[in-house]
Amino acid sequence: MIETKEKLIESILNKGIQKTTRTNHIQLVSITKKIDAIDPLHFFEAAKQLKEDRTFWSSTAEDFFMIGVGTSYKIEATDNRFGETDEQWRRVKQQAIVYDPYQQPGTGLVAMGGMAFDPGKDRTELWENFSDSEFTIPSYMLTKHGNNHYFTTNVHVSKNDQVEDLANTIDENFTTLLKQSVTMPVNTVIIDKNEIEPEKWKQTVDDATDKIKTSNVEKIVLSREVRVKLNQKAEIATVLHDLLATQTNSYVFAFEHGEDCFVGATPERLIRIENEHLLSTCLAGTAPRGKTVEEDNALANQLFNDKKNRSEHDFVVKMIRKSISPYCTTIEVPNEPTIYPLKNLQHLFTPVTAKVKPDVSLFDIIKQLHPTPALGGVPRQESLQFIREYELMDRGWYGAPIGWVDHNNNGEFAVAIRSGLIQGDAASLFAGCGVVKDSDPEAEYEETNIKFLPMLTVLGG
Ligand SMILES: C=C(O[C@H]1C=CC=C(C(=O)O)[C@@H]1O)C(=O)O
Repeated sequence: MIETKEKLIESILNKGIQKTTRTNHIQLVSITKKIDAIDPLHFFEAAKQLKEDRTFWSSTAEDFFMIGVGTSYKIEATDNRFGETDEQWRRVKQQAIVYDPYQQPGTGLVAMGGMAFDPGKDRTELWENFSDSEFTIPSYMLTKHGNNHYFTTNVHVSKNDQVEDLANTIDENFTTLLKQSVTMPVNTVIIDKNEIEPEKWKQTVDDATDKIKTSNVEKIVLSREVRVKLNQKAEIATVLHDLLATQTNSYVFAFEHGEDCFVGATPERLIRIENEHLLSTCLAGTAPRGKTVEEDNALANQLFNDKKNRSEHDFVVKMIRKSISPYCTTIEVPNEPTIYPLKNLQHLFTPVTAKVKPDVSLFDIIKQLHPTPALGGVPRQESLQFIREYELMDRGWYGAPIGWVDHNNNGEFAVAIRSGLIQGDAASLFAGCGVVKDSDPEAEYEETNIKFLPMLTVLGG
């Protein structure tokens, strides 16, 4: 007998209901099916109709997209957030009924989320909708791997549920989400831009260089905020569209939490694990792009040979190698960095590859990696303490790990930079830079100005 897709979904839901009757616990059921091609941004925009939080993740270089809608389960953690998140995730995986015949990275049961840069820093009102660590198993999810598209439904069933009712709701929402006729909303214009205490920030850079000259601290990353007012409420789908169009070689992301949305296009990969192969990348050391090919090459050359940038970069390489070594068997790191070009900037770049030991979780490694010296400093604790005391803002989720993990232990996390928190018709944008002993506050200030550009441009600056 050939089982139709509908009958298959109903029989899996039925299995869930039977299990919940036996165990007396609500049961999470995850069902993945392959679907026709759909534009991920249209899916994201259509999801507005369900009036639930949306999550967007894209690795532009790989034509990989993941869009989550709603929440079927939330993993929140405060103390020991990496360990606690890992433990809860293991439990969810163990108990869930997962039907995923495709077993591709990012299909089936997936948790998407992020965390605050430093839970030790006093929280301000700006980030009140974002907790210290929050991972969501969405109710509906689109995964796109090149030309292959998958739709996952995660549903909680209890013993009194009727299979037909559940299947009908899933079917109705599927139709809503896959409606292709959605029109993209219009762009915003920035009508006011307020840099938060730039002179005081430059003074902080001076304080950091003093600290570096008079202590064992070698590097401190300092960031600052720009607050913008828009002519109308920002439409996240449009912001994402423009980031995707302009920021190649980046992860384009959005995490909606109620009325707020944390959005950005970061080039900084923290870690990827795919079938036990690990890839981490060191990205630190920055120069602008040139206006001509000659100027661009000259700037790249200068960056490659610049002692200050090379030492900023080497701190990150050394620390990543050290952090992953207890969890990996074969670690490979090239001797020299290469240049990683972005639209407005170029960075020094070193990939680190390794094989992960069995049963190591992504969260174990992220705990060791975060914050890398690209966002914290060297040594870690001392630089974090300086940031806590001197930095003029609450970083919230800026500079912290964001990403996803699936039921097969695949996953990918980036460092949330080149980003902003959009709040209706206003937004706070964030950018930072590595301060070492001979840093010049004016030059660092200019560097952060360039790092604000991707977000300023898409918001209509
Ligand atoms: C802290 C940021 O960038 C980091 C990542 C790459 C290069 C950096 C640098 O050269 O200073 C920073 O360490 C930011 O963009 O907000």
